[in-house]
Amino acid sequence: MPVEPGTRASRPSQPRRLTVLSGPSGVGKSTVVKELRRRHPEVWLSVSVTTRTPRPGETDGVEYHFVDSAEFERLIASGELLEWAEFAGNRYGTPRAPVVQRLEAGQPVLLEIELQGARQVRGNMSDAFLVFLAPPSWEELVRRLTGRGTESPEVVQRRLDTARVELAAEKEFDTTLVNTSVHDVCDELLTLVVAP
Ligand SMILES: Nc1ncnc2c1ncn2[C@@H]1O[C@H](COP(=O)(O)OP(=O)(O)OP(=O)(O)O)[C@@H](O)[C@H]1O
Ligand SMILES: Nc1nc2c(ncn2[C@@H]2O[C@H](COP(=O)(O)O)[C@@H](O)[C@H]2O)c(=O)[nH]1
Repeated sequence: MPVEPGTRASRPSQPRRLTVLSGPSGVGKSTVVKELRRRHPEVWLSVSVTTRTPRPGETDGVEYHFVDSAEFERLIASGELLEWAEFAGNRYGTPRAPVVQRLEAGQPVLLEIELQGARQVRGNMSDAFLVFLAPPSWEELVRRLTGRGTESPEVVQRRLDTARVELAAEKEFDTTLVNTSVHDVCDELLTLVVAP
């Protein structure tokens, strides 16, 4: 089960600020990140590439760079992705160059990615700080994912099956934040993202 925020680790002092936010589908990662960036636009959020079809209201280049499978294969082959993973039938990856540029410029960088990608970042970027966003309860996670209304019942079930695996991996992360209140979690996340 989730632990209270801030109980496991505080952020070490470091000049490069790469923070990874991960957690099960529907826990509220995008909602929290959107609020954080509304309040602190200086935090740079990586825009991932994906083979997923855009949801209503999503714009290419804003939520994601939407690409076909051939282009995703090309990005993998050319080493242009910092990490990538297959999730619930689609592929997702982080373009490497913009992340490196922002880190070199000293800007706080945030990645919102799933577990397999977080593990790759852990392996490749020793300075990265990994934050697990946990739901207040399993029932609330189901309610949020279902209530969002963006996936078919089959895809919701697939994402919930994966969520059980992701929840079991919580201890791999540097700290856990429980998303009971978007406002409160946003404050907690900010202290980690911009920590001196
Ligand atoms: N603290 C919260 N309390 C209640 N509802 C929330 C909270 N945080 C997020 N939600 C709602 O939960 C739903 C899922 O949130 P969101 O899309 O941000 O999740 P996510 O973790 O980014 O999901 P995915 O990994 O599938 O992209 C949304 O409808 C959102 O409004
Ligand atoms: N490993 C990566 N995971 C990513 C990336 N971008 C997003 N994601 C995660 O995928 C799932 C599903 O996202 P959705 O938009 O289809 O709901 C979610 O956990 C995202 O955080 C990425 O570049 N790499």
